[in-house]
Amino acid sequence: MAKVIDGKAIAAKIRTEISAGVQELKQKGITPGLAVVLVGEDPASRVYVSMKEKACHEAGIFSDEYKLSADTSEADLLALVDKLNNDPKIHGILVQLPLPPQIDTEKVLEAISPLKDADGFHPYNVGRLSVGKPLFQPCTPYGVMIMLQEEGVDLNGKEVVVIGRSNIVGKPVAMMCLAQNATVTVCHSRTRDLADVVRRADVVIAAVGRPEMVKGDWIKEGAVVIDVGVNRVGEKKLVGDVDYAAASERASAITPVPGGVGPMTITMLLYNTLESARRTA
Ligand SMILES: Nc1nc(=O)c2c([nH]1)NC[C@@H]1CN(c3ccc(C(=O)N[C@@H](CCC(=O)O)C(=O)O)cc3)C=[N+]21
Repeated sequence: MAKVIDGKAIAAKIRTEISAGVQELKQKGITPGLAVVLVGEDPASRVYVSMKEKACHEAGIFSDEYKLSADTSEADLLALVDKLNNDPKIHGILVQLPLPPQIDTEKVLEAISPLKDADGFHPYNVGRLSVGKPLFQPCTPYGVMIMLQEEGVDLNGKEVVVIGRSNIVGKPVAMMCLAQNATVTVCHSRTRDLADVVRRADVVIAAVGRPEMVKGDWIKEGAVVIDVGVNRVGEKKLVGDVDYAAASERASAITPVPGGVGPMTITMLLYNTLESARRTA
C-alpha cells in the first residue's frame, strides 16, 4: 500500500514558515500585498478566490480583492492591471482564469508586470524558467516540486512522465523536473500507447483534467504518483486524474484529491507574494 503524501500537512508547515517571513518583513515596515482579480460569477472561481483571501489573512499578507462583472471590457481590466502594477502596496497580482470570451487572456497576462506576476504566467517568467533562471514560478507545479522534495524524492536520473501539456501545469512542471536532472516525457491526447509510456515512469505527474483517467495497472511497482487533477463529479465529490484506489496498490507514495496538490497551490502563491515583497525591500 502506498504512503499517502499529505499535502495539507506539508502546506501547513510551509505556511508557518511563510507567516514567520511575513512578520520579519513587517518589522522592516513592509507588508506583503496580493491583489486578486476575478471577472464574472463562476462559482468555482469564487470559492478559490475566497480560499486565497483567507490564506493571505492567516499568513498576515494584505489582500485586495477586485470582483468585476462578467461583461467587463478588456480595456477596463487592462486599466486595473496598470493601476495595480503601479501600486506600491501590491507585490503580487493574480488575475483568476478563465476569463470571459470578450477578453484576450494573453494580452492581460502580458500586461501584468513580470515583477509582480505571482502566478508566473507572464512570458518573461516562462522564459526565465526555461533558461534555468526562474523568477516567479507557477504555483501548482512549484507546489508539486516542494512536495517531492519534502518526501525526499531525488529526481536525478529518474524517469518522470507528465500527462498533460498545459501552460499552467504540464509544461512548467516538465521544465522544473528537467532542471533537477530527470528524464522527462510529456504526454498528451495524441500520445500513442499512453499506458505503456506511463509504465516506464518512476514519477507520474497527472495533469489532464479527466476524472480517474490514469488506471492502476499503468503504474510501475514502487512509482511515486502526483495527481494534479481536481475534477468535480456530481454535486460535491472531488476526484483526481488517477484511479486512486487501484494506483495505491502499486505506488510507493501517492497524493490524494482533495488534500494533495490543491493546498500546495495556494501556499506557493503566498510564498511568491512574500518573495516579491522581499525583493522590493
Ligand atoms: N490565475 C489563476 N491562478 C490559479 O492558481 C488558479 C486559477 N487562476 N484558476 C483556478 C485554479 C484552481 N486553483 C486551485 C487552488 C486551490 C485548490 C485547492 O486547495 N483544492 C482543495 C480542495 C478544495 C475544494 O474542496 O474545492 C484540495 O485539493 O484539497 C484547488 C484549485 C487555482 N487556480
